[in-house]
Amino acid sequence: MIFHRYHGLGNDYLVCHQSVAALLSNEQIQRLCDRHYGIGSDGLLIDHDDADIPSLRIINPDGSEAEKSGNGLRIYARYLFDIGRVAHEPFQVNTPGGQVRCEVTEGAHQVIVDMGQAKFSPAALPASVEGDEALALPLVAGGHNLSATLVSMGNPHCVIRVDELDLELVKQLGSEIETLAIFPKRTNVQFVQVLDRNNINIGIWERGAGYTLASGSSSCAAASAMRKLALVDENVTVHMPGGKLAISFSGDFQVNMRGPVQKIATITLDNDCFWDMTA
Ligand SMILES: N[C@H](CCC[C@H](N)C(=O)O)C(=O)O
Repeated sequence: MIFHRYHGLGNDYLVCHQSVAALLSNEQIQRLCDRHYGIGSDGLLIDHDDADIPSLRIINPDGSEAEKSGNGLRIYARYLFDIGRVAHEPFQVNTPGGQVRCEVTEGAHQVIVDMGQAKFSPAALPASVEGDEALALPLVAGGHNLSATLVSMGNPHCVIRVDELDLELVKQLGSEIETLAIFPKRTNVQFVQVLDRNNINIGIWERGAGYTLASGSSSCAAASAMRKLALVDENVTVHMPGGKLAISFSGDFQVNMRGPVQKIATITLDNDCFWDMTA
């Protein structure tokens, strides 16, 4: 079985064709993503090419399925370019969280994705919170009093503004916030420090993946939340431990994301990887 390993700012994914994924149980996909017993990855991207528009499924390392992934979409777009399915023209990709427009720029190391519209209705995440918006939702986690802005990019995000970003606090509180009862499908979590009207610094705890070095949909959600709070302008650079993404807004919170993708390896998996797993 062939897997293609890419990363976007250190948020790494394995890509495979649907015919390969069909041979794997959910437990085997989790094993694939394990950094000691498998290849290691922040998730698996499954290429469904049986429709006239390329379709992407995103499986988190815990086996859960995500509606959208920003770094995953940039990686998938580059994968389609590498296998010759697309060139430099813009093209549509279907995800469970909606159809998006992708473009692989000259040199193939930068990819642009129109990530769709940021939505602020708690029901869009979903979150069991009253009202049409939750822009300053009081939350308590680990004894800390927090204020959250809820955003959907097709996948759910709980964005928490802080004066000073502390990545250890992200790792300490992320799991508790991810699994709060108000999030029936759990949530991605971002802690955000606004540096100025065109730069924010974020720490990320991903639903189903934990702490990651970068996240495209998290970058879009965090920038959208800060724009909704009138704290940033229409062009925002999102700084993360793995690097930075360029986010820009048009219309009613239509979000555009531009950032790098690198291919790491093409890997042939040995079936012995699953030898110790029950049949
Ligand atoms: N774990 C996320 C999906 C991947 C998001 C992240 N890797 C990105 O680049 O957007 C979720 O369950 O919604």
